[in-house]
Amino acid sequence: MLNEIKGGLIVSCQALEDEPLHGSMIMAKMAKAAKWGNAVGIRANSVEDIQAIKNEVDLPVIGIIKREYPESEVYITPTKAEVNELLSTGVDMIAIDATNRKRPNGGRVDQLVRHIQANRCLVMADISTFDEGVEAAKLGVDCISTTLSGYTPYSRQQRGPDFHLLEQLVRELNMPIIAEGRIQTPEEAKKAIELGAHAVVVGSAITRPQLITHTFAEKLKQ
Ligand SMILES: CC(=O)N[C@H](C=O)[C@@H](O)[C@H](O)[C@H](O)COP(=O)(O)O
Repeated sequence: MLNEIKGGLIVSCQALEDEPLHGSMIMAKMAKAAKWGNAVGIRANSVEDIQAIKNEVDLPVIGIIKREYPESEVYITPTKAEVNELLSTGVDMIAIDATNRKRPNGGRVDQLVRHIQANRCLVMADISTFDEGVEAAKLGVDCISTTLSGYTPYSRQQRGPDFHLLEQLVRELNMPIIAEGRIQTPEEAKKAIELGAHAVVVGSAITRPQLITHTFAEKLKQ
């Protein structure tokens, strides 16, 4: 799969319960649209959405389950329970939060990585800082994604993509680094590839029309 996605665009098709496009059928159509547009992969949340997407398109899928636990801020595939649900769908890769924050039920990132790989599935480590990337690399994950930069209180906070983190990871780690998070334009996606990203994940700018509409409407008010 990593060869298949090299240099390409992965579209994140996600709409949570509080979003207007929530629903597996709609996410499957989003994935179909992404395929028609030449995306090389899909990132998706929940067993229902992943199953619907896999029935609609034959692209590789990176699966996550967003679930909140009371005692932890980790919400992207936080525990073995979510990993097992994802494994049942036959996804090609599972993305997990690999930040060094406290995890629910005293779980550890290394245990999740081993469990996923033992089930012959690839692991994407969603990290927020360079140090977290180095830690994830040591655990033998299959790729690292800049997904959580700006979403942990201690990581770089900025409006656009974290190209600085991307460059640092590409320079220091000899493994596939995925650019993800706040990529808004084709030019930014291209820049990420030029900086050495293995592939680029774009979500909101393609699949969250309420946010796209907002950008247009706000511009007209200026
Ligand atoms: C921080 C977090 O929870 N990110 C989530 C991870 O799966 C998604 O909500 C994002 O849409 C995805 O990472 C793509 O990013 P963007 O939508 O900015 O292109």
